[in-house]
Amino acid sequence: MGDEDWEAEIIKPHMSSYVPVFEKDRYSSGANGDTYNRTPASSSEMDDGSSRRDHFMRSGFASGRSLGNRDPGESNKRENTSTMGGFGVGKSFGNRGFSNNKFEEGDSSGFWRESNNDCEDNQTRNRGFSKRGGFQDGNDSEASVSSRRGGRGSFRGCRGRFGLGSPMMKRKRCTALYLDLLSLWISLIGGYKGLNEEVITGSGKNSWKSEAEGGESGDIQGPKVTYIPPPPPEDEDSIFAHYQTGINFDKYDTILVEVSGHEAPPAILTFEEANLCQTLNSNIAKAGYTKLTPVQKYSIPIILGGRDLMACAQTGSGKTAAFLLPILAHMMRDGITASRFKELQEPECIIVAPTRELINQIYLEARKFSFGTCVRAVVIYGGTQLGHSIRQIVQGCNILCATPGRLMDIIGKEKIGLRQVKYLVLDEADRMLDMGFGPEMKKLISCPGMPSKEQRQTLMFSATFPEEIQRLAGEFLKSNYLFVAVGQVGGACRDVQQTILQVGQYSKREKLVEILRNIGDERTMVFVETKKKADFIATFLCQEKISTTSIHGDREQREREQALGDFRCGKCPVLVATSVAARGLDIENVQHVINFDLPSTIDEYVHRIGRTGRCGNTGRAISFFDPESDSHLAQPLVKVLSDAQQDVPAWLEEIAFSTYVPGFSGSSRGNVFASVDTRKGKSSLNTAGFSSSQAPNPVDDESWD
Ligand SMILES: Nc1ncnc2c1ncn2[C@@H]1O[C@H](COP(=O)(O)OP(=O)(O)OP(=O)(O)O)[C@@H](O)[C@H]1O
Repeated sequence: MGDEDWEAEIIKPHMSSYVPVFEKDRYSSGANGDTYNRTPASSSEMDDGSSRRDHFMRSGFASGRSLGNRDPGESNKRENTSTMGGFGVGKSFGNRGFSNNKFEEGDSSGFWRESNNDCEDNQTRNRGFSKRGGFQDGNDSEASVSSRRGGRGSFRGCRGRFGLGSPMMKRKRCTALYLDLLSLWISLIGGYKGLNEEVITGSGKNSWKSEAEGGESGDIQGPKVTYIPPPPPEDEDSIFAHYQTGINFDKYDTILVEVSGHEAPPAILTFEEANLCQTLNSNIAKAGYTKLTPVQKYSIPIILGGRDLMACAQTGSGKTAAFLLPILAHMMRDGITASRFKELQEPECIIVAPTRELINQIYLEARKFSFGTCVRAVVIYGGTQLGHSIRQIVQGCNILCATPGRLMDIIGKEKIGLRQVKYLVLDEADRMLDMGFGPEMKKLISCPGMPSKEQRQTLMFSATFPEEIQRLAGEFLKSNYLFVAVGQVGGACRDVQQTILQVGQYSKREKLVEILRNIGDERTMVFVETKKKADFIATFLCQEKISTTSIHGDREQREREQALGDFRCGKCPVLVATSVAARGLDIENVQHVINFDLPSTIDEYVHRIGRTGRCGNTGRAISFFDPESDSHLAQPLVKVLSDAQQDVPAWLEEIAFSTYVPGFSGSSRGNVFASVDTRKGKSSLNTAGFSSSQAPNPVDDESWD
């Protein structure tokens, strides 16, 4: 593809962005909605514009069909309309739960435990389906997932509505029928995918990708993505901006560390021992790092020693620098190809992560630590204009940070050659290897030119590593890889005070508002299960005059970044999110995480609550436990809570006991975290500050040998 072709991709490069702030006042005018609705179908349906419900319907239905036609003037208008932000890609959201300008009381239409969860996780979805009593098995459900954007209504049954005779289900039946018809209609009019996002058809091909990244695969025909993200900051202050380590930072030293595998190099205790070059040391200092975290103490010498590594350490404990610093040190030592324009770039390092926002964050870290060197980091991710990604790459690329779909696209377009790859990093590695991303990762390592695992260094990092995923990882790693476990693998960060409240489905909103009112302006992430519910709850909170924004996979990338920006800067202190924001995001001052809905897996829970209590700071996590839908989590929750020395409510123990599954500990189900390196090789067990102590095994119930 030539340069001109990339330019041709830019249909409306500067379509005005808008601020996705949810404010009650902005919802009240029906007239505003008119700016949104251009298709005859939707306008005939929603001409009235007087009720909020209709208004939302308008924004919902119009978005998938007509926004692509609007001119910049319209989008400007949209900036000032009530439908901004939260609803642009809310699609069918407006048709649920609102009636006569109010949420329907007791109406669960927005609050069903739908299985179209946004966690970019097929695996999770499968579990979701099976646990929720749908009448299809996981595979069938998968089929419904793959076609849901184009044909949602037809698959409603897989959520179990018609197969269950519970009183709750009966109560919902009328509304369900209405919604099913509505969904069928949406499916007939061609799905409800928004502007600049891929329209997935029923083939199911690459459906996981569409979830994860907006489906950037070149083999899918759909509207072109035109979004060009803003350039990263250039001034030194912004590049090195950081938040303070918290009061518990020094306590990291007391966490037990296990290293397994043969001939592990000793840990280092200080940055000086790492013997990094002066520029790197200066960047480390500017970043405010004075002391290594445990995962850094162990991982840095292992990576510097050229070994493959699987490292598991609690959320917020500095895993990003643990791989970036030694890679950069090697690059500086070995010399790299200085950046220059070339149609085919051959990066020395490829870093992949599951979400766009996370990979962008890693890129900014790479840029920070490589400041003042000739190492050029580039980031590419879905939801942005492909031509923009290519233009970034051809200018020079030593470290390529990418989401999997976009990476494979770019490789397919022969803009990236893999022959020079020395380092392959999988951040959130358990996620990168699961059913969702695993196939793409396998494709990556089998791409022509990709050095074999013997010839490259492969590094995997996460806070959770289920056993079955560890086993899969063997395909990517040299057999003598080292496994570092800081604390308990899959354990929650102890700096997060965890509270589990028993809250039924219909009391959740009230409870949420009560908690948020008490919290005041402190930054809070509220996790919900589905994309639609994210919009619902965000709207509801705005109605309650709580400044809220939302992030989920149905929002355009521009909106996602805007939402994150508004949350980061405190403009919207509440961010309602699906699991798309569960992993990796490092946002200053997030004091609270609320699980409005618990996730399907305990690992996801650990990641979600890890958005607070980072880097030695303390945080709070409150989770609503609905016994009707969450009892499968009782047992792993009790374990996570007790391992993190948190209070375990008696009622939760009771539920856990009544749902007791023998052999729970270390089970191969992804619901349960692994405790050790699955190779069960010889381990040396150390406290973080010492390299050879014979400290007691932190996971006594799991044998090593
Ligand atoms: N040695 C250090 N000294 C001070 N701050 C640090 C140090 N290492 C990392 N940090 C900071 O701690 C925060 C968390 O780091 P990071 O995002 O790498 O955590 P993580 O372990 O990858 O978390 P997650 O599991 O959620 O992805 C970042 O703001 C980072 O800059």
